[in-house]
Amino acid sequence: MTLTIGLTGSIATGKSTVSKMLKELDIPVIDADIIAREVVEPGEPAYNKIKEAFGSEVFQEDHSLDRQKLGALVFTDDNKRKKLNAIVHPAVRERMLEQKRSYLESGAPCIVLDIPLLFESNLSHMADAIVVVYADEEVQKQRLKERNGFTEEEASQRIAAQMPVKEKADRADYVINNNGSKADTCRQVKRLLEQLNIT
Ligand SMILES: CC(C)(COP(=O)(O)OP(=O)(O)OC[C@H]1O[C@@H](n2cnc3c(N)ncnc32)[C@H](O)[C@@H]1O)[C@@H](O)C(=O)NCCC(=O)NCCS
Ligand SMILES: Nc1ncnc2c1ncn2[C@@H]1O[C@H](COP(=O)(O)OP(=O)(O)OP(=O)(O)O)[C@@H](O)[C@H]1O
Repeated sequence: MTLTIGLTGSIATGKSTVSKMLKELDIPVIDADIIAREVVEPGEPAYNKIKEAFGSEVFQEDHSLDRQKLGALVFTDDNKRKKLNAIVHPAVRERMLEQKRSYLESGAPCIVLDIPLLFESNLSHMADAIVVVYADEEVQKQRLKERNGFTEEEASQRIAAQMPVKEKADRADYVINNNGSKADTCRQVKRLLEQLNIT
């Protein structure tokens, strides 16, 4: 039996940091953010749909998606974000399931699905156990500002586009508290794998 773990959290609470630790421990991770980048590459169906919906101004000269411009549009307008989600999410879900199937065939004892919007998109059913990477909102905002060079307002808008991380932690089967050092988080990850009998 393969255990499917849903890994989530809110923006910049540390999902990628935890998923990197899991990969280093040889746990297969399917990353929705990476797939969301793949499905909007030139030639993909979602690429053309974004052009139809948002116009050529959200593309760069080399024809790739201008993520900064599109981000500025969708994180300041709920309707535009919903429109983008409706284009990108089905393609992401389909590719995640394909990858999951191929890991299942290989007999992996555990698969991690790293999905930022797992609760918002009602995808809890995709996982046997849900792990939320938590950080206090002030820590989250500070890390987001530092990582992306966002202003206070930009950081607040991106955080507001998701369910508050506290609510996600309340719904989780397991919580990893990432307020402290990465070393402390790594210890929690290893402890969790022991608890789940995956080491
Ligand atoms: C708007 C886009 C172009 C901005 O790109 P950018 O490179 O700045 O951000 P990136 O993709 O690395 O996302 C960073 C984080 O933002 C958050 N986020 C991204 N999209 C969304 C969304 N639609 N709603 C809420 N939060 C989101 C997630 O926590 C994600 O981890 C991009 O995020 C996008 O295409 N979003 C729609 C697809 C999506 O929902 N992806 C998230 C998981 S499937
Ligand atoms: N324990 C920590 N101590 C210090 N910095 C950290 C810690 N955990 C993560 N960070 C930093 O905070 C930022 C956000 O972390 P990370 O990219 O892992 O978040 P995320 O949840 O994957 O974000 P996103 O939703 O945007 O994909 C990164 O710059 C990361 O290096």
